[in-house]
Amino acid sequence: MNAAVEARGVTKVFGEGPDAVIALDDVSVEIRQNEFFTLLGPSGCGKTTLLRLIAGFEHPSRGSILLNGQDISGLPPFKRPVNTVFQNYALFPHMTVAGNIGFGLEMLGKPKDEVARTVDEMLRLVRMEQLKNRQTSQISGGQQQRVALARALAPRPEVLLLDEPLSALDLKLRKEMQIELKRLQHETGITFVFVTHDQEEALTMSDRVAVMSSGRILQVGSPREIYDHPSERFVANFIGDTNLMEAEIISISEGTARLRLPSGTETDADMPEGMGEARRVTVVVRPEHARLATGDGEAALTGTLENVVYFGTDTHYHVRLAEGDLFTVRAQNMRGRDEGHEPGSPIGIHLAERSVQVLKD
Ligand SMILES: Nc1ncnc2c1ncn2[C@@H]1O[C@H](COP(=O)(O)OP(=O)(O)OP(=O)(O)O)[C@@H](O)[C@H]1O
Repeated sequence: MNAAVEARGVTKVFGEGPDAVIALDDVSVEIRQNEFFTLLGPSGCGKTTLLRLIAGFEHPSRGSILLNGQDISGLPPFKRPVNTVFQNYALFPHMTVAGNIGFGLEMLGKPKDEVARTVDEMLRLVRMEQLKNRQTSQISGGQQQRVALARALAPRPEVLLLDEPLSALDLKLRKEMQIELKRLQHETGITFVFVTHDQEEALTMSDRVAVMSSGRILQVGSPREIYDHPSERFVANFIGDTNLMEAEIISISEGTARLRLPSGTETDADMPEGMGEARRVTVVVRPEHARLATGDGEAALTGTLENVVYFGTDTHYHVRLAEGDLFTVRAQNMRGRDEGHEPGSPIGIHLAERSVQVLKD
């Protein structure tokens, strides 16, 4: 099956000469049919530019954009089976909810009864039947968001582009809308391409995530792959908390590296492809993949407990390793269990099997 959307070697340069900005730098990615795909990265990394290229509001300086295997680089936005939900919703304030949802369909010259039917269907889909005749200036931010979604879905695009659509909502509403968006994507079967700089949003909603930095895609994978197996330092740091250490490779066999950690402990880790003959590497360990050691024999790392931070659901232990680095261990809090570790005391850290991840850079 063809990819729903494909970028092939796409570069986008804004401006010329010394003022030129390389917004996208040789980006290639395939977004599958019926997928909730997220472009995640910090401000200015090129997420919106990639979205605008798919929509047709911008054109690539090099490379091409394909939809269902067809090169659409020459098609204007309104000829593409793609619709966009913008951050600011861009609703018509003096029109009713129904009027807003049906507007695009009327512009396309659809018959009145078809428009009315689709509007009702969309109102049901976003659960806004009760507010059909209300002006959009008289509904809440969350409700406006639903109307914007209904309007974008009404022409049944093959691909829906969403540019930080939840950023204007407060935290509680944002969480509700995250679940709602996932449901809408599932029920409509439309491919969603979602842009955010919020890593939690990306992890909770997406089938797959592309992590972007400085106009490049660094890694594409399921939320679990990206979180558990970050391939580069930037990805490891951008998503979740992480512990970084230098390690030495003793041997490599069938994709598994035998590593020596700074403490002298040896452990196995998956070796990323294309690493060549590296001998010294940087490794990461997620704080929840480690725990405080209960006996001498199981400590992979040793150090001194610097401080203990209680977060309600879990507790973070900051340990100064014998080699000088700070290492964080996260433990889930259990009812009735108080670890009772005092800052200043010597402590060992146990690492779960395969919890050490080798980075490419
Ligand atoms: N029309 C333009 N003219 C010149 N530079 C632009 C233009 N549009 C974007 N850029 C630049 O291209 C780079 C990527 O911008 P883009 O808006 O794609 O980033 P982003 O990841 O979406 O950021 P944000 O999360 O802040 O929206 C930035 O350096 C930006 O300043």
